[in-house]
Amino acid sequence: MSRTPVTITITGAGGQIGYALLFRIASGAMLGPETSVRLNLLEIPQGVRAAEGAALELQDSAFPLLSHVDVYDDAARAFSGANLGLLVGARPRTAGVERGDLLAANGGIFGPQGEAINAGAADDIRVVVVGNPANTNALIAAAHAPDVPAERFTALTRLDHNRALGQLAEALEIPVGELRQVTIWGNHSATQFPDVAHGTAAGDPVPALLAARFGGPDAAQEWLVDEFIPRVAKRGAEIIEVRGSSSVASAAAATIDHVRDWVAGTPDGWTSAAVVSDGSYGVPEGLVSSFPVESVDGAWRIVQGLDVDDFARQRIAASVAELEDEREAVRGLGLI
Ligand SMILES: NC(=O)c1ccc[n+]([C@@H]2O[C@H](COP(=O)([O-])OP(=O)(O)OC[C@H]3O[C@@H](n4cnc5c(N)ncnc54)[C@H](O)[C@@H]3O)[C@@H](O)[C@H]2O)c1
Ligand SMILES: O=C(O)C[C@H](O)C(=O)O
Repeated sequence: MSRTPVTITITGAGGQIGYALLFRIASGAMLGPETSVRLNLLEIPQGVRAAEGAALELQDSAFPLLSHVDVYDDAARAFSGANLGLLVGARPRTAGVERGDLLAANGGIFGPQGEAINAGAADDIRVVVVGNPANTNALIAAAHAPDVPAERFTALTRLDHNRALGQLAEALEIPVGELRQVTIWGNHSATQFPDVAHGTAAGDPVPALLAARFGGPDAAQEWLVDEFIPRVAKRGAEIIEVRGSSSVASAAAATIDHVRDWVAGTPDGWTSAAVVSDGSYGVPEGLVSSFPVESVDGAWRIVQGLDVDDFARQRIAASVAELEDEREAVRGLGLI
């Protein structure tokens, strides 16, 4: 076991996703059974008691990998020495609200947290933003951390990726673990583009399997456009409607998947993550947009050289246009 614990700062740790995350992290599900962890829980004053309660329960769980738990209501102290930042703390949306509506309400959280990361986090800090609107919140945080390489700031689209896998596995009546090379492009919002064009299932091309399942390529495309893409893209709203509040356990599981693969690598091929664009696939440089990514030596790399047909190009462009609008909006609000 590594003797020096990895310091992980979790914001919004007293909230729903925080509660679902903490115990899995402390059990070793995120960084593996050899890595001990130190947890810094950041909350606003009203959330501190809930975070303290979670800390008591962590102690009561006697996780051998858990070295320390501290609760803070001050970002500078919470991010001091952090190797990983899981930026969850933000107001979730409720029924009828789009994620973009949260820009003004939540955007103000991420500038000060970016500054705290810039000032005091460890040199190897890696950040994943979960709080919505996640992509643009990551952009804000990165903009306030000029000394941290931009590629260390990411936003979560792994939940969308996992949702796409779940829907495909059901449609094809195959185990979800057989699926590879599915991509979420763009924003973690209803404009995202879940793309199966390069997907495989146990090595067979997904488009051919869908054509066989639905009675031809045209019928398969109809299913993709009318059922699959909107179901995945609007799954967050579906969960809110059915559960009465936004997704929690699946969001925590996706966060664990994102960080685990970022740190340990992606031996099974690519996954999806929102990373700072380097201009690949025509996505303007600097936007935090979801791409097909592999993790190599602890860094996300955008998978290059994929054929993107006209349909995909249009869908990606629509989601990227929304990200540009969000960037303009936060500029207008003085957040970047
Ligand atoms: N990216 C995704 O895939 C995804 C999935 C699900 C939920 N979310 C988002 O995650 C966020 C959290 O969801 P939740 O269900 O845990 O909400 P929640 O309301 O249960 O918890 C949020 C917590 O954040 C805390 N908080 C607010 N401002 C803070 C700040 N400045 N610093 C530290 N903590 C702060 C609150 O006190 C609260 O305890 C929401 O924005 C939600 O929309 C994202
Ligand atoms: O949809 C939401 O508001 C919550 C979250 O982003 C989700 O995708 O479940």
